[in-house]
Amino acid sequence: MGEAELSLAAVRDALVREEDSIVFALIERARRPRNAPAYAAAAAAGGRSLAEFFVREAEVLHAKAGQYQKPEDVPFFPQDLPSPLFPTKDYPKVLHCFASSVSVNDAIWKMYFNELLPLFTVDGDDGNYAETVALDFACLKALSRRIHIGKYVAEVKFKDASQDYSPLIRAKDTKALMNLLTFKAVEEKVKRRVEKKARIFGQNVTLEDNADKQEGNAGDSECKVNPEVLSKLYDLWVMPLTKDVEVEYLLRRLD
Ligand SMILES: C=C(O[C@@H]1C=C(C(=O)O)C=C[C@H]1O)C(=O)O
Repeated sequence: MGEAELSLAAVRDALVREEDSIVFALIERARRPRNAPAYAAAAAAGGRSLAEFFVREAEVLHAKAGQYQKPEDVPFFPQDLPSPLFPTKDYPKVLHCFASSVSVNDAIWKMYFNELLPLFTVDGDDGNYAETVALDFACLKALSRRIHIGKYVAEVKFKDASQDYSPLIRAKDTKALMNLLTFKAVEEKVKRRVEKKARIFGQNVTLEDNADKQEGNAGDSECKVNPEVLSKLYDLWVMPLTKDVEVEYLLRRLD
């Protein structure tokens, strides 16, 4: 995200676009059952699970190809990641320089595997573990990107009202900062929109004319991911974690 794009409206548009990636990533993962063995400690990976092994190795590849240069692209395993092998674009630095180190990926990891997966995958084991963990990686990346865009949200809010934010930052008043950056009406709209996207993107599209089943009117049980799961995901985890990123960024904004 460049300087010219840095307005609250533009950053919110970016968040809206990320919703599509999250809904589609979950729809793709939901094609496979839970596949629990992919998450169990495996001797072949030194006691790590296949899922962790896959994400670590994939991040090494992505880093070599030039990923993780932007503050919103945060790796889950940043320790010892290699440098890019190819020239990378110089992104305009619109955030404070510590922005790259703000990460809530540990919380995203725990939430995804412990809370979210059981909500949108069916119990079962079809043995397609390699495919399954690749789909998990896509979900994790989309969630992490969305949540870490909170850094830009915080920067814009700070610039728009630094006189209100600065005293709270100096007092390290986390609670008051959280209240100041929270817009309940926006959050309600976000929840309703992601639920609607899951309903629209997750229906089966056919060519048969059926007056009772206009597109967009699929029953929730026919959707590939239950739309209520999306609204719950945003309510309980995505928006609170985005706000944690905002607060963490703001607390160091005056350093
Ligand atoms: C991201 C923002 O900050 C907060 C977090 C929101 C979210 O994660 O979607 C929505 C509204 C705000 O409470 C915003 O204001 O747009």
